[in-house]
Amino acid sequence: METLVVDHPLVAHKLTALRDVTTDSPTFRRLVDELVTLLAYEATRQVRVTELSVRTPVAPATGVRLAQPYPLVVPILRAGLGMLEGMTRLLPTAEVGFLGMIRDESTLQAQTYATRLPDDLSGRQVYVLDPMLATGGTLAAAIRFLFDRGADDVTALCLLAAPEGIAHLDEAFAGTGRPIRLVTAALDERLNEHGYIVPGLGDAGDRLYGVV
Ligand SMILES: O=P(O)(O)OC[C@H]1O[C@H](OP(=O)(O)OP(=O)(O)O)[C@H](O)[C@@H]1O
Ligand SMILES: O=c1cc[nH]c(=O)[nH]1
Ligand SMILES: [Mg+2]
Repeated sequence: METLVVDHPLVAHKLTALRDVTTDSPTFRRLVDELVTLLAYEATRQVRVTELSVRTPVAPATGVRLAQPYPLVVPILRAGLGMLEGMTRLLPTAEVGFLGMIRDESTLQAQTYATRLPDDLSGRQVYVLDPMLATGGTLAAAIRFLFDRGADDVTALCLLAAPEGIAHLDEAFAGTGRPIRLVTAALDERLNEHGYIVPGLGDAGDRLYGVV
């Protein structure tokens, strides 16, 4: 899987504040919103465009615009929702689908509790949003939903990724002939015995939505 770790001082600065246990939820939400916009700039380098001609106040000009069908953005509830505004600020015409998934903390298996996706995703570029790539179970299941609907160009945007999660996605989709890309703000050390990313930032959904 093509993986891009965005190496930028602004990303590093915001990520450090995000990790800090003393950062409150309103600040945490703002930082997630700012970080996803920085990641989205890199993640959309391959977004499809088409040529068109316009007239400037001075002369005719040729240019490009986003190709249709417009991309689909899929936040994975809950934590992925914190990334949605920042992504659609850069892609205002994107369609938005939703997946609600929760990891059973005893088995670390992802369960799906909400699905609102177009039935046919053939030919669509899809951007999946989830701040955390830990075991990879959630993202692997989400990407499988998308592939099953015909998506053939999937980019996952995360804030933190664990090596175990990257390895899981690699083996889950190797040889499928449908490449997936990962864009993340940092590659962390490992998972602890509870499946949490170390050093990580805790439970992203809880930190976003003030769950104490
Ligand atoms: O890579 P994995 O091991 O699957 O773990 C990553 C998932 O865990 C967290 O979600 P959680 O299940 O805590 O639900 P939430 O987003 O509602 O907090 C996080 O938001 C990811 O979705
Ligand atoms: O560290 C982790 C691992 C899974 N999910 C989270 O929200 N945080
Ligand atoms: Mg989640």
